[in-house]
Amino acid sequence: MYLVKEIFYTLQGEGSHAGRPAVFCRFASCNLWTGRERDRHRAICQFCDTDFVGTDGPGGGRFATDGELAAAVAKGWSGREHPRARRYVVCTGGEPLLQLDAAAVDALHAEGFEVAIETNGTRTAPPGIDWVCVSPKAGADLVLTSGDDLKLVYPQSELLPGQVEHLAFSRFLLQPMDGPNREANTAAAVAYCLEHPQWELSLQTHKYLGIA
Ligand SMILES: C[S@@+](CC[C@H](N)C(=O)[O-])C[C@H]1O[C@@H](n2cnc3c(N)ncnc32)[C@H](O)[C@@H]1O
Ligand SMILES: Nc1nc2[nH]cc(C(=O)O)c2c(=O)[nH]1
Ligand code: SF4
Ligand SMILES: [Mg+2]
Repeated sequence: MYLVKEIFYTLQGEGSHAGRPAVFCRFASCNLWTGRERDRHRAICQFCDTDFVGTDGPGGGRFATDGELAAAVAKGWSGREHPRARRYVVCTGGEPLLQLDAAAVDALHAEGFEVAIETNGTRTAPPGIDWVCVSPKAGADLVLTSGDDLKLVYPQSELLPGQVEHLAFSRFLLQPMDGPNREANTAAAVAYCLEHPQWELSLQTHKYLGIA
């Protein structure tokens, strides 16, 4: 059984694939926060910008098999078919690696999707995922230490860029922490990248555009 909060079609807003049309499959639940506001102050991850509780969002639900999950994702794709544009799904959450397994990845491939994931990196990934973005969190043990994008939400006082910059990722991105200090955090991230050119800026462009 796969529990999914919502499935929606939009542009990837963040990271190396920003601007690419994708189906987002947001899995319910996370291991670093219950998702309840009353628990936020004692969560390991306290800055989360997402509602991932339950299965009641658009396109969400309880999918009994990998095939049903993949069919629901395929239903979410509303782009035209084109030989140069593979269907793209971003598995996120919540924490997708609490649920995404090899069978689900295979089923998504069978529906013609290239499969990406956004994960906090605290769980190992099943084989076959085409693009891996890890966003490490202060206070959470990192087990996924290689991948495509390492996208660090910045600043986190207990997790400095220098602590993860040796890991085996293709790109190192700083994403300003959204919240009451977004403007100051953005300025600080810009300054950090200018001084440390291994790091590049990732903006949450969907929020500036006012799209999902
Ligand atoms: C909601 S998380 C879901 C995936 C996974 N649990 C994770 O943390 O990577 C999706 C992305 O949003 C980022 N994010 C969450 N809250 C944020 C915030 N307040 N400001 C900027 N990025 C944030 C996460 O770090 C992650 O890269
Ligand atoms: N447009 C858009 N892009 C995104 N990239 C990662 C997201 C996420 O919540 O994981 C996200 C999201 O929620 N919306
Ligand atoms: S790990 Fe990801 S989903 Fe979980 S609380 Fe943090 S940002 Fe939100
Ligand atoms: Mg988001």
